[in-house]
Amino acid sequence: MTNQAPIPVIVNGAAGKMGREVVKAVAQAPDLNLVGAIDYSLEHQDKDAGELAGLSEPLEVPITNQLEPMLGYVAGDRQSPPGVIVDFTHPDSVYDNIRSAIAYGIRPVVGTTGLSPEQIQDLADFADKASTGCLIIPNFSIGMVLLQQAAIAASKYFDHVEIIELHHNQKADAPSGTAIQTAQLLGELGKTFNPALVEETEKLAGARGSIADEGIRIHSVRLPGLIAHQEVIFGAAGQIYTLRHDTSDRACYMPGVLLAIRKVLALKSLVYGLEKIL
Ligand SMILES: NC(=O)C1=CN([C@@H]2O[C@H](COP(=O)(O)OP(=O)(O)OC[C@H]3O[C@@H](n4cnc5c(N)ncnc54)[C@H](OP(=O)(O)O)[C@@H]3O)[C@@H](O)[C@H]2O)C=CC1
Ligand SMILES: O=C(O)C1=N[C@H](C(=O)O)C[C@H](O)C1
Repeated sequence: MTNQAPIPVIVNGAAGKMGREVVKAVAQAPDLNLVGAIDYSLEHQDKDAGELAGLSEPLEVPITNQLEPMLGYVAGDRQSPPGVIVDFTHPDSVYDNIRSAIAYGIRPVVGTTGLSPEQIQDLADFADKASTGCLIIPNFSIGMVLLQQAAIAASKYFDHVEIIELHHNQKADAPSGTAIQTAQLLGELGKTFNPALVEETEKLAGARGSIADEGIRIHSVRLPGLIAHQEVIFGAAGQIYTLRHDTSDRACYMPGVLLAIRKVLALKSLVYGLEKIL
């Protein structure tokens, strides 16, 4: 055991599906201290973040929509290690949230998806200039990292691959950040996938999914009853090789989130992807 003061953690999106899980996980980690819970949801303002997350005791941390004052408060505490903000909000707000946090010297751990490659590059430049660590992790589950590594291994032997991602129907962005990252990882191998064998006509627009830069098609399914699922399907003459990951509880993301909170303090720049910090 060390005598180090606990890491101050702000959760942004604390009233959301992921935010509530993060509040619980942080509250139960002895080396972390939940100091702020931000959420724009009008319904939950001033509620105790712990009670909202289902903890039996209140944490005395109220939900507030005051992001900048909270960042300023945590940045001003010189007795504690630098603060970390965990963001599970919305694709429309995450870029501004990250910039504000870095400007205050608070390290972002970002799960929110939907950032464009240009926005990620811009944030990387900003974090570099500020010498501030920032982690953007499209998927915090270890199972997805393993699926992606297996897909990279398989792609050496298969020239044809498509991705199907399936999520709950409250999801704002499509395709999922994970599917985009998976296509990017396969694309980094410099191989051309899916050489066209016939000229295709889509009788219904979108029937063949969207094509990521790497020539890999991504198909998005949205249904109640789903949480988060992904298949990477490789095809070759006479065989199909399917990799599939299923999420049955958002608790699966928490070991990755806690690891990222602990690792981001040692970084001086932006890092993208859980596999880089395992
Ligand atoms: N990286 C990963 O492993 C994972 C990533 N995700 C991603 O995390 C994000 C959140 O997912 P999820 O928890 O399911 O979504 P939810 O909609 O359940 O939660 C988001 C919460 O953030 C609030 N919110 C919206 N905008 C802001 C803002 N500008 N500032 C503060 N709070 C805001 C929402 O309020 P209101 O409801 O009023 O809009 C809501 O309470 C998504 O992008 C999702 O794709 C999800 C799971 C795993
Ligand atoms: O919205 C979700 O639920 C999820 N979003 C992330 C994504 O877009 O990849 C991660 C996971 O798939 C769950």
